[in-house]
Amino acid sequence: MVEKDNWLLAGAKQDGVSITKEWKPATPSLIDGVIFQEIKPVLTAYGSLTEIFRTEWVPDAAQIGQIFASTLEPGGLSAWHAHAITTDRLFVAAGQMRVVLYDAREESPTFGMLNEFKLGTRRPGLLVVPPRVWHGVQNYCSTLAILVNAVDHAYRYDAPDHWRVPADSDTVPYRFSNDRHG
Ligand SMILES: Cc1cn([C@H]2C[C@H](O)[C@@H](COP(=O)(O)OP(=O)(O)O[C@H]3O[C@@H](C)C(=O)[C@@H](O)[C@H]3O)O2)c(=O)[nH]c1=O
Repeated sequence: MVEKDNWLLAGAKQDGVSITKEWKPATPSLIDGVIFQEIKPVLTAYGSLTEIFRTEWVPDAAQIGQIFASTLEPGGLSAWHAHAITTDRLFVAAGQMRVVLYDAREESPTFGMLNEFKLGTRRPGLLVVPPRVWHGVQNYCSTLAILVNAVDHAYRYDAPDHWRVPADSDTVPYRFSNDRHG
């Protein structure tokens, strides 16, 4: 018997491919220079152990100049940032964060591209953000979130390598929302 389509509601759209059989997001390509290293926690008799950073995960075994942690309260938003020479290596050690990247480098092959990631304890990973790629982070959950950043160049108190535009700047084609919808 041929199934009728009379159950479809007006405007219904069929889902596209969103995940591979290895449960990896079937997302478009990454912004040039961005690396996402998925990390699987090791379960122990007392809890778990999760590696955060290995030089073999990043190209040319780049250095670590400093490691710092930022906390974001539930709903907290820190956007948009960019660095001229500093590479951020972001790891969410507690809670969940949305991390959005925007490539405004006109010479980049991925100029204009946005990447959105959800990082945290539910799916640990290290996100490498190259210099000059704009980024913003949001704690989209209801518990405190902790972001660890293993940067290659330590923070310079006298001349921070840190540029900002407001989270609602029209120069970045993205708006963070607090909605939780499909
Ligand atoms: C990075 C850093 C900041 N600070 C000071 C500067 C400032 O007064 C205060 C807050 O620093 P920031 O404004 O840089 O913090 P924030 O705006 O949360 O930015 C940080 O968040 C993540 C998402 C990033 O992308 C990084 O660039 C990092 O700078 O802490 C230090 O004392 N040492 C440091 O190593």
